[in-house]
Amino acid sequence: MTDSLGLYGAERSERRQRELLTGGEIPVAVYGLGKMGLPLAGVYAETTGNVIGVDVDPVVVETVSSGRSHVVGEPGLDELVAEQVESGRLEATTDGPAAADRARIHVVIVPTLLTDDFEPDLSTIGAVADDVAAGLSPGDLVIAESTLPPGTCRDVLEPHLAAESDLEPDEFGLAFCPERTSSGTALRDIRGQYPKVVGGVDDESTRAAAVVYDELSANEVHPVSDATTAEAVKVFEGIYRDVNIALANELGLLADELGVSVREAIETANDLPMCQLHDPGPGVGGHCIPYYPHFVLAGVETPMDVVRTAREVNDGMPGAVAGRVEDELEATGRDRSDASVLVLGLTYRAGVEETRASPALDLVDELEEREIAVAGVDPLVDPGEYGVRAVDIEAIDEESFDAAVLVTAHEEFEGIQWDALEPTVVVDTRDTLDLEETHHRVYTLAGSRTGRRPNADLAAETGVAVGPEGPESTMNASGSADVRKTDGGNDV
Ligand SMILES: NC(=O)C1=CN([C@@H]2O[C@H](COP(=O)(O)OP(=O)(O)OC[C@H]3O[C@@H](n4cnc5c(N)ncnc54)[C@H](O)[C@@H]3O)[C@@H](O)[C@H]2O)C=CC1
Ligand SMILES: CC(=O)N[C@@H]1[C@@H](OP(=O)(O)OP(=O)(O)OC[C@H]2O[C@@H](n3ccc(=O)[nH]c3=O)[C@H](O)[C@@H]2O)O[C@H](C(=O)O)[C@@H](O)[C@@H]1O
Repeated sequence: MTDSLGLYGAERSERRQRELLTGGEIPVAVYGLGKMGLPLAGVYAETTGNVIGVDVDPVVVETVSSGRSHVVGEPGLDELVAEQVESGRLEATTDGPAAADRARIHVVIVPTLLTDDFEPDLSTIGAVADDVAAGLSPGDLVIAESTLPPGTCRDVLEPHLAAESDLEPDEFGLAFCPERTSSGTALRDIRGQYPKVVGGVDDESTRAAAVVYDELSANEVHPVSDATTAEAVKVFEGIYRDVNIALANELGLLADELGVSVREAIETANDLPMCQLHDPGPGVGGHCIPYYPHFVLAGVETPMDVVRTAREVNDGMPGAVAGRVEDELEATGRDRSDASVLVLGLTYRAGVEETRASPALDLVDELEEREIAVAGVDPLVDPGEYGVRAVDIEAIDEESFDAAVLVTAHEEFEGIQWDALEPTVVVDTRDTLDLEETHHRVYTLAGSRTGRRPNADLAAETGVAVGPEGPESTMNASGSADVRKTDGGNDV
């Protein structure tokens, strides 16, 4: 038997449930106020008017309680947090159990990371489940938005909540409703950029969660058979991306040997709607895409060779980039042991203040293993916090480097005056630099979208593409083999 505020097993009409929800009668607790949790709490507040955000970080709680956002790079979030806190529709606390006691809907969006053995780390989810259980009442609805290994709601979360709350599993609802959003477009996405998937541990949980997200999202709600299916949807979306990035990376490494721009070939192949090749890059970072495959790899008996190999290809990209930096240094006569390299961008992707699994940090390790002195520049994080000598973006031209590697194309790098820098090797892993008219020697990983081969400067001068085994002849315009050798720019 639930009281009138519980959505799970509610005896009131669905219309009345919606009125209670959007009228601020049903308190909502959101656990985790990070890059995704704070925007989510903001949208819940603008929809229901009665949200308690919970975070273990007192600085986060203090910031949000003062009406400010600590999350950068999210258009509209500062204003949303300010107006929702000012109007009393959103508050924040570090006291999870107290929030659980007040709330009737509990939304969990805390990190789901990996252990050192690449096993899913559900310790944070367990800690939040303890908080929720401390205040769980009959008729409550628990919504997991944190990405989870398929089967977690059914096999871990539901039993955990029941055991810790002394409620029977059929006294509360539990649904998995994955967060389909990316940093930089969080509010747009949460408000309804994509259909909202909901999958409950039972039909009533699915129904109740569908009511909530039908009010929260302007897009359709997509109910699926159960929570495990919903968990699989989210993880499969991430695996699709990781495998396709690995395919793009593997093809991208062919560019040197083929003497073509693979990026041009990819862009052209993607003319076909059935072909969606991704972008080659220096590796896959963030705490999502490189992690989600392990949510399946770690827990299943079924061989997952494609998924596993894709992870290996992507994890190998920082080493491949370091190898090309080494080749370029050697080709310009620099001994790597007294070479200095500047890494541009340490976060995992442009504009996002997140370094978990960042390929740039793996590249730094690879270069240092090659006895190359490395410095780093990033507008969002302090390289010094990652053991990298920091160079200020304004001071790049105050020292000369033997090479610069563009790993993360922050927009702040668009202002670099490359002509003012001493001639150097520039390795562009994102094809975002246009340095053709400069005095630098440019290597573009996988070539450029405009058709420039990776070593375009060299190939243009000598008609010789540089493959992994060193310079190789290419057919010249008349079709005859042009076999001149070079020591990296000068005919021998
Ligand atoms: N970042 C993204 O682009 C997306 C992330 N997700 C998923 O959302 C979840 C959260 O990701 P982010 O917001 O990026 O993480 P985040 O690292 O930016 O924020 C996590 C927040 O949770 C807080 N926290 C940690 N333990 C806690 C606890 N026991 N109780 C309350 N708060 C706690 C932290 O202090 C932090 O403020 C993850 O499961 C991720 O897979 C889903 C879609 C997109
Ligand atoms: C399937 C999918 O597109 N998932 C998105 C992804 O967003 P995320 O912020 O992790 O960034 P991302 O654009 O996937 O990039 C991840 C990493 O992969 C690299 N990357 C990405 C695309 C590409 O073609 N080539 C490439 O090298 C990026 O540089 C980055 O290092 O993960 C999010 C998540 O689930 O956390 C998800 O909500 C987003 O929709």
